[in-house]
Amino acid sequence: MFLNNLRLVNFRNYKELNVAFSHSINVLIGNNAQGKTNLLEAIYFLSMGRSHRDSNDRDLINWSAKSAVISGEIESRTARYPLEVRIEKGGKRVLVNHLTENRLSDYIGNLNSVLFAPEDLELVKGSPGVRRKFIDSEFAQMSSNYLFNLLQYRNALKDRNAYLKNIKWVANSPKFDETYLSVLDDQLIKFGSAIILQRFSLIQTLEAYAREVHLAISKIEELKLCYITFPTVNEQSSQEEISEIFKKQLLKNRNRELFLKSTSVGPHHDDLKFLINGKEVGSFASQGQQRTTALSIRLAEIEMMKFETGEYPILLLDDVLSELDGKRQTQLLDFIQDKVQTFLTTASLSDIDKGLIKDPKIYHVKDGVLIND
Ligand SMILES: Nc1ncnc2c1ncn2[C@@H]1O[C@H](COP(=O)(O)OP(=O)(O)OP(=O)(O)O)[C@@H](O)[C@H]1O
Repeated sequence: MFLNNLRLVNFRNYKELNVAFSHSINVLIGNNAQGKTNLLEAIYFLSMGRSHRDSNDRDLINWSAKSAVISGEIESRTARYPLEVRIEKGGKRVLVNHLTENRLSDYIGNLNSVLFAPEDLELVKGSPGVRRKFIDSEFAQMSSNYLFNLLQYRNALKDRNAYLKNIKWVANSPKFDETYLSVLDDQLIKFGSAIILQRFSLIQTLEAYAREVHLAISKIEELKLCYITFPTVNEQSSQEEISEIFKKQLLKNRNRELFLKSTSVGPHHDDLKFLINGKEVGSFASQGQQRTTALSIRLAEIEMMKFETGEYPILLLDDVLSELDGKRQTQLLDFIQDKVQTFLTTASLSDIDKGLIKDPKIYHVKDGVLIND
């Protein structure tokens, strides 16, 4: 899948931009605060209908304007067509082939993309919540059944926690309806065990790809992903076995949950650990190794998407090279070259050995203007 060109009107610090892209590697060079990340953000927005930053849509409109437009031509194996997003202060519209899509979910998928940004280090160093969010958003994109189970589980958890919160204590003992609580438990167990089973399988696939990529970039490191579940089960467990263990642990924790008024067991407490040569990455790895790990996970995603959809997504790499040594930079560029259309930002050209990139398109970014090298 390729993005042939991009047009921006009043997007962030771009008043008006028209640019054609290479199908291989597009390098965006510029000093700080010139608009490199803004450009990747615009491409990501065209792909996903939202920003990858924690931004409100109206923040994306140029400060002196009332609306913004992002448009571009997509080229897939079978078709070429325009995509467009119009952002106004009151909302946004997404268009495929000049026709408005009423639902964002119908729009997404026209331009698949994977973005790696400096914040991705949080995947390795951050709290378990960051990793659960990553797992859920990636797997929900790949499996509608995963998304269904996830939404049902969230509802079941919300209902159960609301009930636990409302239980009254009289003379030091909780007054509650055993039958009703066990109905709530059954819902939680049904969807929770389905999620755990799916996570085992999808994490195994992600690990296989990530391990291959990580070895290709580092040449010597073996990356492993370790899925940690609550309830404690292993990858050989069937859904029935997971359900049984889940139920037992809920019953064991019941008094504690009644006292704390919240659900203490379930995949909303799961975590994912990354190991390099057997050592935990978050605690023992260097900055460069941590960055390579996070990058390997993102690059594994592009392989998974290729497997799912038959085409590579486009790849957006925001300031990825500065933390990697020359060798890792070379292996990374070798890995993506001739495979996936890439948009790469960097503060200086000396970060990159230009000779490593076959036929690159280089743009200098200065105050919202792009100049072709
Ligand atoms: N809505 C907006 N309208 C106009 N300018 C904006 C808007 N939002 C952000 N900017 C400006 O865009 C500029 C460029 O931001 P961007 O994040 O793209 O920088 P960058 O080139 O990636 O820099 P760095 O190398 O520091 O990450 C910033 O100076 C910011 O103030």
